Amino acid sequence: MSKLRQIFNTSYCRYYSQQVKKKLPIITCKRPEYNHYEGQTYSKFDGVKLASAGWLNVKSKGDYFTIYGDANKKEEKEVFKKSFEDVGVRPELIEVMSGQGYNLPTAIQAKSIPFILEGYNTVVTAETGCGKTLAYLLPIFQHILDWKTSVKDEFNSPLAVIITPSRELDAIQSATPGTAGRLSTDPGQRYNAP
Ligand SMILES: Nc1ncnc2c1ncn2[C@@H]1O[C@H](COP(=O)(O)OP(=O)(O)OP(=O)(O)O)[C@@H](O)[C@H]1O
Repeated sequence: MSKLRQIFNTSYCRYYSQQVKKKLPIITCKRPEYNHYEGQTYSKFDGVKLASAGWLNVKSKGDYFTIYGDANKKEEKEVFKKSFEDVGVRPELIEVMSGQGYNLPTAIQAKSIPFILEGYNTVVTAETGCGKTLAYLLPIFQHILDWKTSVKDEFNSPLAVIITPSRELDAIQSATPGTAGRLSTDPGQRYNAP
């Protein structure tokens, strides 16, 4: 092996061992260049590099990878401990929620509600059925309740607009706020805070 190659290999290994120390691994492989870390981003041109991609080759015998499925568990546990009050939801809304049997925010709600309440533009992505709808509807209701106290005149315009990509989703969004507010029959999907 040439000297240049040795140097390259050394710095290459050092680079990957530094990555291991810095970030929480999600998948570790025999060859660290195939490791995946929490928060890692991928080039849309290169795609996701997988150790198993070369497993049809006989030389891959003995290769392996390990998945750390509970890598985020610690953070999730802390998030789950939070109450609606902890994430900044007003007592009136908490009362309505608990009347419907919703006593604790889901993890995605605990993460996103504080940001939306603070007025940040927020993109929320999570697996289906984990409570994304209320994650944005609750802060919307709260903002509306706050605005109403500070504005004297009656509003004569929509206070929130929800755009859905399909009729099916539209129906789901319409059903959910029934828990926390009154849904008007207006085809413009206007939600009235309680
Ligand atoms: N904090 C909570 N406590 C208990 N149940 C909840 C809570 N938040 C939402 N739910 C219920 O969980 C179910 C799924 O919620 P929701 O439809 O909002 O999920 P979603 O993430 O928006 O799903 P999708 O990606 O399919 O739109 C609903 O029945 C909803 O009423």
